[in-house]
Amino acid sequence: MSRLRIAAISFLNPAPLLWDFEHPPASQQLVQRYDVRYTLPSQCAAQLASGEADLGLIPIAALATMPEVVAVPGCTIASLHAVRSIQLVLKPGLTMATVKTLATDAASRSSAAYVRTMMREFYGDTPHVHEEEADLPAMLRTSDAALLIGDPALLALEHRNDFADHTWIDVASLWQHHTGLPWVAAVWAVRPEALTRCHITREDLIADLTASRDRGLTHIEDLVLEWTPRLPLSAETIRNYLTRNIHYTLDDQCLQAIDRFYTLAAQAEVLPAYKLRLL
Ligand SMILES: C=C(O[C@@H]1C=C(C(=O)O)C=C[C@H]1O)C(=O)O
Repeated sequence: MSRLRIAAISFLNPAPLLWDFEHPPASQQLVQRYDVRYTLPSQCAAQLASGEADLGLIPIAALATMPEVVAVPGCTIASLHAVRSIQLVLKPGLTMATVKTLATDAASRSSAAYVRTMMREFYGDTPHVHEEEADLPAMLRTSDAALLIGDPALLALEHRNDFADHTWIDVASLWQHHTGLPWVAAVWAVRPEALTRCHITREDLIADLTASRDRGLTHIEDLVLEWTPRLPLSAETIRNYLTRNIHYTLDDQCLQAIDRFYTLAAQAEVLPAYKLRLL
Protein backbone atom coordinates (compact mmCIF):
# COMPACT_ATOMS: atom_id res chain seq x y z
CA MET A 1 0.00 0.00 0.00
CA SER A 2 1.41 3.41 -0.89
CA ARG A 3 2.20 5.87 1.89
CA LEU A 4 1.07 9.49 2.02
CA ARG A 5 4.08 11.64 1.11
CA ILE A 6 4.42 14.56 3.54
CA ALA A 7 6.40 17.75 2.88
CA ALA A 8 7.17 19.18 6.32
CA ILE A 9 9.03 22.36 7.25
CA SER A 10 12.59 21.92 8.48
CA PHE A 11 12.54 24.88 10.93
CA LEU A 12 12.18 24.67 14.71
CA ASN A 13 8.63 26.07 14.79
CA PRO A 14 6.74 23.02 13.39
CA ALA A 15 8.57 20.57 15.71
CA PRO A 16 5.58 20.06 18.08
CA LEU A 17 3.31 19.29 15.10
CA LEU A 18 5.62 16.48 13.98
CA TRP A 19 6.17 14.93 17.44
CA ASP A 20 4.37 11.61 16.85
CA PHE A 21 5.99 11.20 13.43
CA GLU A 22 9.45 11.46 15.01
CA HIS A 23 9.06 9.64 18.33
CA PRO A 24 8.06 6.10 19.32
CA PRO A 25 5.69 4.53 20.08
CA ALA A 26 3.40 6.52 17.70
CA SER A 27 6.08 6.85 14.99
CA GLN A 28 6.21 3.05 14.57
CA GLN A 29 2.55 3.00 13.48
CA LEU A 30 2.63 6.26 11.53
CA VAL A 31 5.65 5.27 9.43
CA GLN A 32 3.52 2.56 7.82
CA ARG A 33 1.10 5.15 6.46
CA TYR A 34 3.16 8.35 6.13
CA ASP A 35 6.51 9.20 4.54
CA VAL A 36 7.79 12.50 5.99
CA ARG A 37 10.44 14.64 4.27
CA TYR A 38 11.69 18.01 5.51
CA THR A 39 12.38 21.12 3.45
CA LEU A 40 11.85 24.90 3.39
CA PRO A 41 8.28 26.33 3.27
CA SER A 42 8.56 27.50 -0.36
CA GLN A 43 9.72 23.99 -1.33
CA CYS A 44 6.86 22.35 0.60
CA ALA A 45 4.54 24.44 -1.55
CA ALA A 46 6.39 23.57 -4.77
CA GLN A 47 6.32 19.85 -3.93
CA LEU A 48 2.58 19.84 -3.19
CA ALA A 49 1.90 21.88 -6.35
CA SER A 50 3.89 19.48 -8.55
CA GLY A 51 2.40 16.34 -6.98
CA GLU A 52 5.76 15.27 -5.56
CA ALA A 53 4.09 15.49 -2.12
CA ASP A 54 0.51 14.60 -1.13
CA LEU A 55 0.28 16.58 2.12
CA GLY A 56 2.35 19.53 3.25
CA LEU A 57 2.77 22.28 5.77
CA ILE A 58 1.94 24.94 3.24
CA PRO A 59 2.33 28.72 3.47
CA ILE A 60 -1.22 30.09 3.18
CA ALA A 61 -0.07 32.46 0.42
CA ALA A 62 0.91 29.49 -1.75
CA LEU A 63 -2.51 27.87 -1.30
CA ALA A 64 -4.06 30.71 -3.26
CA THR A 65 -2.39 29.33 -6.40
CA MET A 66 -3.32 25.67 -5.80
CA PRO A 67 -7.04 25.21 -6.48
CA GLU A 68 -6.78 21.41 -6.34
CA VAL A 69 -5.63 21.21 -2.70
CA VAL A 70 -7.59 21.79 0.52
CA ALA A 71 -6.60 22.78 4.05
CA VAL A 72 -6.84 20.25 6.85
CA PRO A 73 -8.77 21.44 9.93
CA GLY A 74 -7.01 21.37 13.30
CA CYS A 75 -3.40 22.54 13.18
CA THR A 76 -1.61 25.68 12.04
CA ILE A 77 1.56 27.69 12.41
CA ALA A 78 0.40 31.07 13.63
CA SER A 79 1.14 33.69 16.25
CA LEU A 80 -1.08 35.62 18.63
CA HIS A 81 1.67 38.00 19.77
CA ALA A 82 5.18 38.66 18.51
CA VAL A 83 6.39 35.71 16.44
CA ARG A 84 10.14 36.59 16.66
CA SER A 85 11.04 34.44 13.64
CA ILE A 86 9.62 36.73 10.96
CA GLN A 87 11.75 39.86 10.84
CA LEU A 88 11.63 42.72 8.40
CA VAL A 89 14.86 44.69 8.71
CA LEU A 90 14.91 48.26 7.35
CA LYS A 91 18.00 50.35 6.78
CA PRO A 92 18.31 53.24 9.24
CA GLY A 93 15.97 56.14 8.46
CA LEU A 94 13.59 54.11 6.29
CA THR A 95 9.97 53.26 7.15
CA MET A 96 7.27 50.93 5.79
CA ALA A 97 6.22 53.84 3.56
CA THR A 98 9.64 54.66 2.10
CA VAL A 99 11.23 51.27 1.25
CA LYS A 100 11.96 51.18 -2.49
CA THR A 101 13.73 47.81 -2.75
CA LEU A 102 12.96 44.70 -0.71
CA ALA A 103 14.83 41.38 -0.63
CA THR A 104 12.66 38.52 0.63
CA ASP A 105 13.90 35.20 1.99
CA ALA A 106 13.54 32.64 -0.82
CA ALA A 107 12.14 30.18 1.77
CA SER A 108 9.08 32.37 2.31
CA ARG A 109 5.76 32.54 0.57
CA SER A 110 3.39 33.82 3.28
CA SER A 111 5.56 36.40 5.05
CA ALA A 112 6.69 37.89 1.74
CA ALA A 113 3.02 38.28 0.73
CA TYR A 114 2.11 39.74 4.14
CA VAL A 115 4.84 42.37 3.89
CA ARG A 116 3.97 43.36 0.33
CA THR A 117 0.26 43.49 1.21
CA MET A 118 0.77 45.58 4.34
CA MET A 119 3.15 47.98 2.59
CA ARG A 120 0.62 48.52 -0.17
CA GLU A 121 -2.61 48.57 1.85
CA PHE A 122 -1.48 50.31 5.04
CA TYR A 123 1.44 52.49 3.87
CA GLY A 124 0.80 53.08 0.15
CA ASP A 125 4.20 51.64 -0.74
CA THR A 126 4.94 49.23 -3.63
CA PRO A 127 8.67 48.52 -3.52
CA HIS A 128 10.53 46.47 -6.10
CA VAL A 129 10.72 42.97 -4.59
CA HIS A 130 13.10 40.10 -5.32
CA GLU A 131 14.01 36.84 -3.57
CA GLU A 132 17.39 35.98 -2.09
CA GLU A 133 18.88 33.27 0.08
CA ALA A 134 18.62 34.12 3.80
CA ASP A 135 21.78 36.21 4.35
CA LEU A 136 21.10 39.54 6.01
CA PRO A 137 24.35 41.39 5.10
CA ALA A 138 24.07 40.28 1.46
CA MET A 139 20.38 41.19 1.25
CA LEU A 140 21.00 44.64 2.67
CA ARG A 141 23.78 45.20 0.12
CA THR A 142 21.20 44.90 -2.69
CA SER A 143 18.13 46.36 -0.99
CA ASP A 144 16.64 48.92 1.40
CA ALA A 145 15.03 46.19 3.45
CA ALA A 146 15.31 42.45 4.03
CA LEU A 147 12.74 39.87 5.14
CA LEU A 148 14.05 36.84 7.02
CA ILE A 149 11.96 33.90 8.23
CA GLY A 150 12.35 30.82 10.39
CA ASP A 151 15.57 29.78 12.11
CA PRO A 152 17.77 32.28 10.18
CA ALA A 153 15.49 35.08 11.45
CA LEU A 154 15.67 33.83 15.06
CA LEU A 155 19.47 33.67 14.82
CA ALA A 156 19.78 37.09 13.18
CA LEU A 157 17.57 38.65 15.87
CA GLU A 158 19.56 37.05 18.67
CA HIS A 159 22.90 38.16 17.18
CA ARG A 160 21.89 41.47 15.64
CA ASN A 161 24.89 43.54 16.81
CA ASP A 162 26.07 44.68 13.36
CA PHE A 163 22.54 45.76 12.49
CA ALA A 164 21.44 47.14 15.86
CA ASP A 165 20.94 50.60 14.30
CA HIS A 166 18.48 49.15 11.73
CA THR A 167 14.72 49.00 12.34
CA TRP A 168 13.60 45.45 13.19
CA ILE A 169 9.89 44.84 12.59
CA ASP A 170 8.13 41.73 13.89
CA VAL A 171 5.79 41.02 10.97
CA ALA A 172 3.18 39.17 13.08
CA SER A 173 2.97 42.07 15.56
CA LEU A 174 2.57 44.56 12.72
CA TRP A 175 -0.27 42.52 11.19
CA GLN A 176 -2.01 42.29 14.59
CA HIS A 177 -1.59 46.02 15.08
CA HIS A 178 -3.39 46.78 11.81
CA THR A 179 -6.06 44.06 11.83
CA GLY A 180 -6.55 42.99 15.46
CA LEU A 181 -6.32 39.40 14.22
CA PRO A 182 -3.85 36.53 14.66
CA TRP A 183 -1.04 36.16 12.15
CA VAL A 184 -1.28 32.84 10.30
CA ALA A 185 1.67 31.49 8.33
CA ALA A 186 0.87 27.93 7.32
CA VAL A 187 -1.61 25.07 7.50
CA TRP A 188 -1.56 21.39 6.60
CA ALA A 189 -2.93 21.06 3.06
CA VAL A 190 -3.65 17.88 1.12
CA ARG A 191 -4.52 16.55 -2.31
CA PRO A 192 -7.81 14.81 -1.43
CA GLU A 193 -7.37 12.10 -4.09
CA ALA A 194 -4.11 11.03 -2.41
CA LEU A 195 -6.06 10.10 0.74
CA THR A 196 -8.18 7.70 -1.32
CA ARG A 197 -5.07 6.20 -2.91
CA CYS A 198 -3.46 5.66 0.49
CA HIS A 199 -6.69 4.42 2.17
CA ILE A 200 -6.55 7.17 4.80
CA THR A 201 -9.88 8.69 5.79
CA ARG A 202 -10.42 12.40 6.42
CA GLU A 203 -11.15 11.59 10.07
CA ASP A 204 -7.98 9.51 10.50
CA LEU A 205 -5.81 12.20 8.94
CA ILE A 206 -7.22 14.93 11.19
CA ALA A 207 -6.92 12.65 14.24
CA ASP A 208 -3.28 11.73 13.44
CA LEU A 209 -2.23 15.34 12.91
CA THR A 210 -4.00 16.77 15.95
CA ALA A 211 -2.86 13.92 18.22
CA SER A 212 0.72 14.55 17.10
CA ARG A 213 0.42 18.27 17.91
CA ASP A 214 -1.24 17.64 21.27
CA ARG A 215 1.44 15.16 22.31
CA GLY A 216 4.17 17.46 20.99
CA LEU A 217 2.89 20.27 23.18
CA THR A 218 3.20 18.03 26.24
CA HIS A 219 6.86 17.37 25.32
CA ILE A 220 8.19 20.91 25.05
CA GLU A 221 11.07 20.22 27.46
CA ASP A 222 12.14 17.23 25.34
CA LEU A 223 12.01 19.42 22.22
CA VAL A 224 14.13 22.06 23.97
CA LEU A 225 16.73 19.36 24.72
CA GLU A 226 16.61 18.08 21.13
CA TRP A 227 16.93 21.51 19.53
CA THR A 228 19.47 23.21 21.82
CA PRO A 229 22.43 21.41 20.19
CA ARG A 230 21.04 22.13 16.70
CA LEU A 231 20.68 25.91 16.96
CA PRO A 232 22.93 28.47 18.65
CA LEU A 233 20.04 29.71 20.81
CA SER A 234 19.52 29.43 24.55
CA ALA A 235 17.16 26.81 25.96
CA GLU A 236 15.08 29.70 27.30
CA THR A 237 14.70 31.26 23.83
CA ILE A 238 13.66 27.92 22.31
CA ARG A 239 11.20 27.22 25.14
CA ASN A 240 9.61 30.69 24.87
CA TYR A 241 9.43 30.45 21.12
CA LEU A 242 7.57 27.11 21.16
CA THR A 243 5.25 28.05 24.03
CA ARG A 244 4.58 31.77 23.60
CA ASN A 245 5.48 32.91 20.09
CA ILE A 246 3.91 30.15 18.01
CA HIS A 247 0.23 29.18 18.16
CA TYR A 248 -0.65 25.74 16.81
CA THR A 249 -4.46 25.61 16.76
CA LEU A 250 -6.44 26.53 13.65
CA ASP A 251 -9.31 28.11 15.60
CA ASP A 252 -12.09 30.45 14.44
CA GLN A 253 -9.95 33.54 15.01
CA CYS A 254 -7.23 32.08 12.78
CA LEU A 255 -9.78 31.22 10.07
CA GLN A 256 -11.09 34.77 10.22
CA ALA A 257 -7.51 36.06 9.97
CA ILE A 258 -6.82 33.89 6.90
CA ASP A 259 -9.95 35.28 5.26
CA ARG A 260 -8.81 38.84 5.94
CA PHE A 261 -5.33 38.09 4.63
CA TYR A 262 -6.71 36.75 1.34
CA THR A 263 -9.04 39.72 0.95
CA LEU A 264 -6.29 42.28 1.53
CA ALA A 265 -3.71 40.41 -0.55
CA ALA A 266 -6.12 40.28 -3.51
CA GLN A 267 -6.96 43.96 -3.05
CA ALA A 268 -3.22 44.75 -3.07
CA GLU A 269 -2.83 42.58 -6.20
CA VAL A 270 -0.30 40.43 -4.38
CA LEU A 271 -2.37 37.21 -4.71
CA PRO A 272 -5.27 36.10 -6.91
CA ALA A 273 -8.74 36.18 -5.30
CA TYR A 274 -9.09 33.04 -3.17
CA LYS A 275 -11.14 31.52 -0.33
CA LEU A 276 -9.79 28.83 1.97
CA ARG A 277 -11.39 25.43 1.47
CA LEU A 278 -11.28 22.89 4.30
CA LEU A 279 -11.11 19.10 3.91
C1 LIG B 1 6.66 31.33 11.97
C2 LIG B 1 7.15 31.02 10.81
O1 LIG B 1 6.28 30.80 9.82
C3 LIG B 1 6.72 30.29 8.58
C4 LIG B 1 6.65 31.22 7.50
C5 LIG B 1 6.25 30.88 6.26
C6 LIG B 1 6.33 31.81 5.09
O2 LIG B 1 6.72 32.96 5.25
O3 LIG B 1 6.00 31.37 3.97
C7 LIG B 1 5.74 29.58 6.07
C8 LIG B 1 5.67 28.68 7.05
C9 LIG B 1 6.10 28.94 8.42
O4 LIG B 1 7.06 28.04 8.84
C10 LIG B 1 8.62 30.91 10.59
O5 LIG B 1 9.05 30.05 9.84
O6 LIG B 1 9.33 31.66 11.19
